[in-house]
Amino acid sequence: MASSLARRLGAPVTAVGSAHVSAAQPSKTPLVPPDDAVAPVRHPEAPAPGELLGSHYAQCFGCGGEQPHGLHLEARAGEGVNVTAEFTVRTAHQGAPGLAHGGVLATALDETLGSLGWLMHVIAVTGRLETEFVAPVPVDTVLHLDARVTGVHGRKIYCSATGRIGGPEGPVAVRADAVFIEVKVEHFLDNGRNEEIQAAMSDPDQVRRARAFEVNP
Ligand SMILES: CCCCCCCCCCCCCCCC(=O)SCCNC(=O)CCNC(=O)[C@H](O)C(C)(C)COP(=O)(O)OP(=O)(O)OC[C@H]1O[C@@H](n2cnc3c(N)ncnc32)[C@H](O)[C@@H]1OP(=O)(O)O
Repeated sequence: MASSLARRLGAPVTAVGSAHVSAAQPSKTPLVPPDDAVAPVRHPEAPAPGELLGSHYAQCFGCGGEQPHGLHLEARAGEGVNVTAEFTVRTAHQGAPGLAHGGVLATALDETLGSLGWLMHVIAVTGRLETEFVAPVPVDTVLHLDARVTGVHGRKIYCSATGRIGGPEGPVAVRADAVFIEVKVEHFLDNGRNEEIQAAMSDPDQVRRARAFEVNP
């Protein structure tokens, strides 16, 4: 049977869906895996340890190479279900004079955590993200990020990240715990704005990247 992405190729996207938008209750999902969570499994075709993961979408604010306003984060595969990344704080990222904005740091953590999906061949979006700002981060600092999956429970992927300054073994300046939720490619096709979806689907590189996630044996 044709893949869902293949079925959608060439078919105009007619509406922005709202399947996931509801009068949701505040999430009660804890940020630590439950006792019956399972260990994450590194996909046999996951990028090799040390390999650059690349951007999942060229216009992504976190990792997109064609996004002029973005963070241009580049993550590398770790040996397990973990990734590392570096993010340099620029003047455009300030909150207070000479210091990084906390929301920008949270985005860097979120993006690093988001790239863990490459290693499991799972598409997942952030459900909950809790950040802790341990120390101020000055402009020009290189933040050394490290993220790992701590457990999987159904579609819920529990993960944590740290951002260190002064080197990969330096003191922790920021950290985060998160729950990502596995979704299918339809999540984006049904909810994204038509203009960008059509452009993405016309880009063979983008389609190849999305297809890489559709087979998850
Ligand atoms: C051509 C195009 C190609 C594109 C190729 C892109 C490829 C790769 C993209 C990667 C991108 C990453 C980029 C960086 C990370 C973001 O920035 S992602 C963007 C920010 N996040 C979002 O926009 C998510 C918005 N929220 C939603 O869409 C929906 O609420 C969700 C998360 C999909 C969940 O909705 P749902 O599928 O209806 O979930 P539901 O069945 O109710 O719940 C399933 C389970 O998850 C739990 N859960 C649901 N919501 C939450 C929540 N918010 N918190 C905690 N737990 C939750 C439920 O309690 C339930 O648990 P169990 O009962 O099974 O124990």
